[in-house]
Amino acid sequence: MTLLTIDDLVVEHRTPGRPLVRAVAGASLTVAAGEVVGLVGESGCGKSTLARAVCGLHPAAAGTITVGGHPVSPLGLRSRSRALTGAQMVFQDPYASLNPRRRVGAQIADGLRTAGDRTTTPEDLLERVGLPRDFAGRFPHEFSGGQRQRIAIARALAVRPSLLIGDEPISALDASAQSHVARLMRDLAVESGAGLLFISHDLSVVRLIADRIAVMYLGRIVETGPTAEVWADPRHPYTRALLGAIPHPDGRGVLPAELPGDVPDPADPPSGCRFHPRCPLVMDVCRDREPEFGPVACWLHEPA
Ligand SMILES: Nc1ncnc2c1ncn2[C@@H]1O[C@H](COP(=O)(O)OP(=O)(O)OP(=O)(O)O)[C@@H](O)[C@H]1O
Repeated sequence: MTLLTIDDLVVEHRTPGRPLVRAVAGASLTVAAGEVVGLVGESGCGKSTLARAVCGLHPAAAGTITVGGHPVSPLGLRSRSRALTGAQMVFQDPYASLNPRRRVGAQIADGLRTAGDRTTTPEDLLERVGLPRDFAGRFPHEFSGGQRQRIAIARALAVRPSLLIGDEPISALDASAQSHVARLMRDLAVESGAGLLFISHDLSVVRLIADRIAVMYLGRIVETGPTAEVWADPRHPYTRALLGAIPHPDGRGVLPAELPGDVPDPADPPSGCRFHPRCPLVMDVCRDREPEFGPVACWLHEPA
């Protein structure tokens, strides 16, 4: 069963006096029940904006989002409140996302109330995320970053989301906590039948936990596929560059050359394929026409 369907999504940021930024520019993506999808791409390519739109925290300008069978967008107030329980986000900074003045048990209890769950206790959820039950009576400042992130995960689970989203949930943690928290999110998503959309710039962790990878570039998903396949045979030149940028233990860099330049300004994207100014394999067609097909949005891989 598909839990999240994003179809041709467009999300814009409007700042007075500034050009409009189309941070998500026609992205399509699905996450199935119990599936872990890793969303990767350079900083500024629109991953957080996409995640916020899925949670109903940012309106979509066009396209559709469906979470657990309910439309999040086009956005209505009722569908928005549903979206807030349908998809739950775990943010990068566990220090900022928990209220420092409330005991953690009370914060988890808020979620249980929202879900109308009278049988589960905050202590049960703490146990599920691998923490002692008596942590419920303590305040966030008493915990390490990894423990706080586990508390944030418990709070997200309290709402019984159909989809869990981690927006760089491990990047603020110590190296030792990173893979533990990532694996925990994966295990909980699989065990509860929820899907997990895991956003991270740490490709080695994504490789460890994701069933499928979605590669985002300048507002669009340019390649999707099973993790092992994409790793063994990355097709889009951008994916190759991303994977080539991390050291392979066996010394197998797919595209060792670093990409020239930065991600272009989404307020003024290049014509044709958005990646063409940085692509080592650019062809004439790439400058003129955007490859609007999947699973590899590249003219070198146009479906027959
Ligand atoms: N509130 C905002 N107002 C204006 N522009 C924004 C806003 N939030 C994000 N942007 C712009 O939208 C684009 C996509 O940003 P977004 O944070 O979604 O990307 P990202 O891939 O999640 O990057 P990062 O990994 O750095 O968080 C960027 O160009 C960013 O500057």
